[in-house]
Amino acid sequence: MKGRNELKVAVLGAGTIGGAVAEALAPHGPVVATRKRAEPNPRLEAAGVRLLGDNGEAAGWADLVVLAVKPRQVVPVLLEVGHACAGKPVVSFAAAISLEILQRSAPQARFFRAMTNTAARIGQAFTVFAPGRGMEEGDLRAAEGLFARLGDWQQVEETHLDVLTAMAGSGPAYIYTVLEALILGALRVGLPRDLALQAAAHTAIGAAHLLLESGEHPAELRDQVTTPGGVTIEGIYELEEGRVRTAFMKAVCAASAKATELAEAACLQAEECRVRSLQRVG
Ligand SMILES: NC(=O)C1=CN([C@@H]2O[C@H](COP(=O)(O)OP(=O)(O)OC[C@H]3O[C@@H](n4cnc5c(N)ncnc54)[C@H](OP(=O)(O)O)[C@@H]3O)[C@@H](O)[C@H]2O)C=CC1
Ligand SMILES: O=C(O)[C@@H]1CCC=N1
Repeated sequence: MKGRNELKVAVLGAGTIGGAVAEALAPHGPVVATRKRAEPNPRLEAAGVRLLGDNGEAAGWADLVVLAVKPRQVVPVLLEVGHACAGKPVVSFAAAISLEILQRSAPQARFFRAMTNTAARIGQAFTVFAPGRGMEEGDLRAAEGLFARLGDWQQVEETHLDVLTAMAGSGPAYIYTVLEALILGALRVGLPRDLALQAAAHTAIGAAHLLLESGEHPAELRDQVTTPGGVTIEGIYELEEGRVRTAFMKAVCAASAKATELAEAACLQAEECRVRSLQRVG
């Protein structure tokens, strides 16, 4: 494989995540992208991304293919473009679609299964990935170069990907729920809207940085804020009455269970697609 700067990248499915990936990569090398509806996209075009109407043409042109369609579209798209991905690394960002399904749908390609989040749009995502079978020299470097454009990244065992989808992939939605609630609380007491938003967002950023940089457990850091008989403990007491920690634990468990359910449905769908394509050939 060539170094990342010379790689031609095709993003199949330039929606929320595919569009973010295409925008992040375009300043550093040639990128084409596809969508279902062939409509102009001023934002992607301004970023230097060339839009193509045909997945096969895009994949055939590229050195590295990124798959960012919805999970249900992954198998049909791979059956459509498998031949054009032959001998190439393909990075799939689809939730719940296992390396086994990816590899069975396009056996000639070499797959990475990855999960990122919407902060990829500003290069602040946390991306996790697992490589599949038969990687060639340079594949890992090329994929890591791509993930680095999106933010921090880490290689993990594939068995962790469903729960990481529920935690790091879905995570921004939980954090926004918390931030929105903090803002609403401050509005209720009368803080101006903009000040409430700035205070909530910067407090979250600072708390996350301190957690990573101090190496201390969240419980220790929380204790440092909580003055005996002070202000914070009144807020914490209300949160505990609202069983907030249980609610968040249940959220991650429920989302993780849904990822497993989607994975099972994807196996059935892959088998149906395979049978239909064999019938067409026969
Ligand atoms: N949203 C998120 O926070 C995250 C999502 N993911 C995963 O990323 C994937 C995409 O999700 P998301 O970006 O939210 O979804 P979007 O609906 O925003 O994007 C999907 C894109 O795929 C395009 N598309 C549909 N069918 C085809 C096709 N046959 N060929 C080419 N393009 C096609 C759609 O085109 P059109 O715009 O014309 O409809 C759309 O642009 C999913 O698998 C999801 O699990 C991963 C991490 C986080
Ligand atoms: O909700 C979803 O299915 C996708 C996967 C992670 C974030 N969004």
